[in-house]
Amino acid sequence: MTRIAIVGVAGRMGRTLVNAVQQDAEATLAGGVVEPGSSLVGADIGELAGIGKLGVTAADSLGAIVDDFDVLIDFTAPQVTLANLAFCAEHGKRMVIGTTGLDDAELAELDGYGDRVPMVFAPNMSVGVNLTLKLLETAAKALGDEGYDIEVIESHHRHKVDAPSGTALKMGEVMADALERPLKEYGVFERVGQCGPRTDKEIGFATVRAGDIVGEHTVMFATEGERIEITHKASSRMTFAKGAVRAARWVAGQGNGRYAMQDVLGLE
Ligand SMILES: NC(=O)C1=CN([C@@H]2O[C@H](COP(=O)(O)OP(=O)(O)OC[C@H]3O[C@@H](n4cnc5c(N)ncnc54)[C@H](OP(=O)(O)O)[C@@H]3O)[C@@H](O)[C@H]2O)C=CC1
Ligand SMILES: O=C(O)C1=N[C@H](C(=O)O)C[C@H](O)C1
Repeated sequence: MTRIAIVGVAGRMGRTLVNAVQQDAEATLAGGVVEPGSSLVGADIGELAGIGKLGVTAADSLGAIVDDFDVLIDFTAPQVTLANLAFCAEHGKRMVIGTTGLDDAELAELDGYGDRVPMVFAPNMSVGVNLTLKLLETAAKALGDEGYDIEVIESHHRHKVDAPSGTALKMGEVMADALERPLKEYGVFERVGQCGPRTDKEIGFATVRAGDIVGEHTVMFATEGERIEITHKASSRMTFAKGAVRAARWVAGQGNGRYAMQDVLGLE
């Protein structure tokens, strides 16, 4: 039985994760943490998640539940996640990290914990997106140097704070690696005004933020006369949460290292 704690337990993903852990026969909900000072400290995390009392209350720090859990699932914000990694390194805990929007310095800091913490870090925990990444690698290799323009379009709910989505960036990276076109050089993240025509090798990104869209990603390979589109649409956050719980069970048996969902799913 994997003892799982969830940080950010009152958030959109936090509440969905409570549901997902409860539904998993090989995992147990060992604790939940909300922001220090939150009015929700002490609330039953089952009630927060809308599934009734579970007898587990929201703590205001990881220190308060340190002896209760083995794996921490964190879908919060970059600086919160890094602070939690430091805690897990110090206390011999494992982590599943779904937080997106880390900048280069924050990613380097996260990487630095790879030799001290067994962690799964992935911008999208759904099986479908991770399979899509393999499809994109294949499509980019076949089409990218044959005159097909590559564009990534992502849509999310109006509350999302980072752009492009972590998933869109990961899709871009996978194709950039397959084509040996570094994303820092070939990624185009903004087109406005007299920006000139498209260059052949750029990988373009476009972002939509609207309403309650859970998460949609389309990659377009377009040339004169035809267009291929590979699309993934998430219609429920449960797809991410179930993936995260699967990752937590998997990482419970791993040594130190930074792993991806591809490792968890055996897709590498
Ligand atoms: N990898 C994946 O599959 C997925 C990744 N994500 C990513 O997960 C992250 C969270 O998304 P979402 O759930 O929609 O966002 P929310 O804003 O709904 O949730 C984040 C939660 O973290 C809490 N929080 C902030 N600081 C702390 C702290 N110091 N200690 C404890 N809790 C804290 C917030 O509390 P408060 O509201 O009080 O500030 C909030 O409840 C984003 O980066 C998103 O992109 C989302 C879906 C899937
Ligand atoms: O913030 C979200 O909601 C999501 N974030 C992730 C991302 O940035 O890719 C994954 C998913 O699409 C939902």
